[in-house]
Amino acid sequence: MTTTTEKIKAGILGASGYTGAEAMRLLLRHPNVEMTLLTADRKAGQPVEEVYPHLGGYGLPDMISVEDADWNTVDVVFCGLPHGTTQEIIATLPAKVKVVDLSADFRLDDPETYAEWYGHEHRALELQKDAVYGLTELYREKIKSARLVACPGCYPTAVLLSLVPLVAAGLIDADDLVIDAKSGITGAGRGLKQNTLFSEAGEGLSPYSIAKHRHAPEIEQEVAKAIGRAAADLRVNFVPHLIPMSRGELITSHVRLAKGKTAADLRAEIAKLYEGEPFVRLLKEGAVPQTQMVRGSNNCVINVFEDRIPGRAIVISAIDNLVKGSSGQAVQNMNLMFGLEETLGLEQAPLFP
Ligand SMILES: NC(=O)C1=CN([C@@H]2O[C@H](COP(=O)(O)OP(=O)(O)OC[C@H]3O[C@@H](n4cnc5c(N)ncnc54)[C@H](OP(=O)(O)O)[C@@H]3O)[C@@H](O)[C@H]2O)C=CC1
Ligand SMILES: CC(=O)N[C@@H](CCC(=O)OP(=O)(O)O)C(=O)O
Repeated sequence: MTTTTEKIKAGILGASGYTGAEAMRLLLRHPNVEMTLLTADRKAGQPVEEVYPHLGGYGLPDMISVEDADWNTVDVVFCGLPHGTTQEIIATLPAKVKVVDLSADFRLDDPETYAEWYGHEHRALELQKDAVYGLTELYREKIKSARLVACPGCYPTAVLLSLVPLVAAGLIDADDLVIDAKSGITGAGRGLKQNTLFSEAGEGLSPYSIAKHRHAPEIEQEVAKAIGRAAADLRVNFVPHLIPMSRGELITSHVRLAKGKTAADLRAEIAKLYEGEPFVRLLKEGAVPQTQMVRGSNNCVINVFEDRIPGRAIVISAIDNLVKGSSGQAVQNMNLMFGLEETLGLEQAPLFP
């Protein structure tokens, strides 16, 4: 634990990736944090300004390889690493170093589900047992005392913030969730992938991983927990789409209302749960959530609309995948883990236009 004069020393593993860059951008404005360690893989050895010119001139350390890291120089590490990599690297860290993981390595409670969706046996089950799911608004108290926080995937973040309060209150049917999700291209990471090239992703809209995306079991796990059911007994319909914009995520969920309930009841529940929350906001009745409302901020905006089909409603939420969907909520969680004001480093308003 730090004092007010002593800064938290933070390491960013995977600093040359998109979430790493966003973590650096946010932490540069954090009054209680100094970045002492930045790692990269192929870009190890490069100064930050070579990898990210927009972050030049801030005095950040050069990127080094994980093998060369001195873990005594950090109190906390943010892991913006590919799936499967974090679990190997952090298993070697001294226990005093706290971990905020942005990858999917520690999100799933059930090792079999993990192996089924990520294609290999989990290699750090001891650590996994103590990991806390990092959806801040729902797990705040547990996060405060956690050593390892597993930040949710970007899609699950926006889905769960909007739907969990409704299933938990019995206002909608957990067995009839139809989730239409759309993400900007940075959601796929900075690694060169053909489908994220401007020439191939621009001016088009592509559904992918239809009914077989690895975020479906993550969503099922958390929805099931909210209603005291086994994840294996619950199935959601989840279809993600790649949108030609750099960042942002929009979720449109089609839901069945519990008998006698209306869209107004759903709005009232969301308003009640998130009253006083710094980053989650129910919009005024009829106002349409848009990615343009949250760009560059840690905010999540939500609204509920009546469907023309009786007994159904439409719930829409929007986040910035690189902020609330990853590095922003990671900083929010780090603040809690170190007993700091939750909003530190995250107060910036959205960027518009
Ligand atoms: N992008 C997003 O919107 C979100 C991403 N996430 C998750 O966060 C994690 C990071 O994502 P993102 O930043 O987009 O990914 P990127 O592909 O942009 O970056 C990956 C980073 O990991 C480094 N790296 C790659 N392989 C290794 C290795 N074997 N050992 C050490 N370092 C390695 C890369 O280094 P180098 O550049 O030198 O190769 C780079 O710094 C992923 O698990 C992702 O799924 C979670 C929520 C949202
Ligand atoms: C557009 C795009 O490709 N998005 C990524 C999700 C990124 C993310 O949040 O998820 P993880 O941390 O679980 O990787 C995908 O669909 O795999």
